[in-house]
Amino acid sequence: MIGILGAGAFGTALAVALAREGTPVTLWGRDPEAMAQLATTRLSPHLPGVDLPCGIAVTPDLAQAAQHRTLLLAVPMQSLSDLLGALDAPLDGARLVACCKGIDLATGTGPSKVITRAKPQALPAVLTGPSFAADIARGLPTALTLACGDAQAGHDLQHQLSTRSLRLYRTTDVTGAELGGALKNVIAIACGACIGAGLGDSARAALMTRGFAEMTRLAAHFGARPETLAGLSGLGDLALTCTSDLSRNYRFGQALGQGQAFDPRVTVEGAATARAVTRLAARDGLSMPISAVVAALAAGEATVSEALDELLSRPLKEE
Ligand SMILES: NC(=O)C1=CN([C@@H]2O[C@H](COP(=O)(O)OP(=O)(O)OC[C@H]3O[C@@H](n4cnc5c(N)ncnc54)[C@H](O)[C@@H]3O)[C@@H](O)[C@H]2O)C=CC1
Ligand SMILES: O=C(CO)COP(=O)(O)O
Repeated sequence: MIGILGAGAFGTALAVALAREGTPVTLWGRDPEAMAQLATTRLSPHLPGVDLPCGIAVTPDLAQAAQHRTLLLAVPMQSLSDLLGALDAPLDGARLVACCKGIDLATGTGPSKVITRAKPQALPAVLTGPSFAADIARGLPTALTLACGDAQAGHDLQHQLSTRSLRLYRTTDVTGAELGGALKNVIAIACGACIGAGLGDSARAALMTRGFAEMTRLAAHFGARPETLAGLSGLGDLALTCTSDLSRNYRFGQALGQGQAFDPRVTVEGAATARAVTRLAARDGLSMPISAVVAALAAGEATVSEALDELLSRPLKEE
């Protein structure tokens, strides 16, 4: 059995995919009223038109959901630390699979380090890669990366969490997998702003390519393997998120480019991650120009035209 903590779009979609193939799941959400409604209607507002299979037990009781040995943590990155803090049990030996994409602003680290700090006796892993919750819930084919520093546990998790349509590839490069997932959101905001402002597909291709160079540079600095960045969790997710209107990061960027407001309740991981990246880059002397302008744009400290000037006025250099 598997516990999924976080009943938003992604947590619910993963629950649907697993339960549909016969894996029993306990799905926890923090809002008791919303959980009661979900238990009754078997319909989630996050996944219109998708029925919850009967193999999903819905609960607002965190301790009950956290009894399982494998827990998927499907809350936004900046909430991960709070969620772990709310878990009373030490979770010795439990496999804690972070499903969030980002860098924790408070510590400047990715989800695996946040997990280790909060629950040192648990085993952290990361599930990341190109996949929209709506696609997973509909049973459309998707391929993701399962990263775990312990090769045997990673192998076990890969088999436990794969389904016929959800194909997991495994790696032991946790740093590379989580940085790929975190950084592509920042570049997706830049691409959304580019398209929203009418700067064209050529400019977007340039942003994706130079953005990928930034992603690889930062990841290599932290010891990631380049091939991880070139895989599903990096290049794969970059391609999806920078080109699809289904991406919230991309749509947030589009709104910035069009000078329109964006619903602050929508989860947009790339905004906080851009700030975290900019701090890390300043601390360690790394050049991350696209991330820097995205941080300024998202914070309302620069306009798209200023961001564009900033990028285009940089000295010419070798590729
Ligand atoms: N939606 C998608 O297509 C995908 C999302 N992800 C990642 O999954 C993570 C979660 O995203 P979504 O589920 O889409 O977001 P969402 O906004 O749909 O849901 C987030 C859920 O987390 C809950 N939450 C927030 N703070 C919490 C806290 N402190 N304690 C407990 N629960 C809390 C909210 O109540 C909400 O139910 C993000 O990092 C995102 O990048 C990854 C792949 C696909
Ligand atoms: O991570 C995702 C796709 O892989 C979801 O992207 P958004 O968070 O931008 O919607």
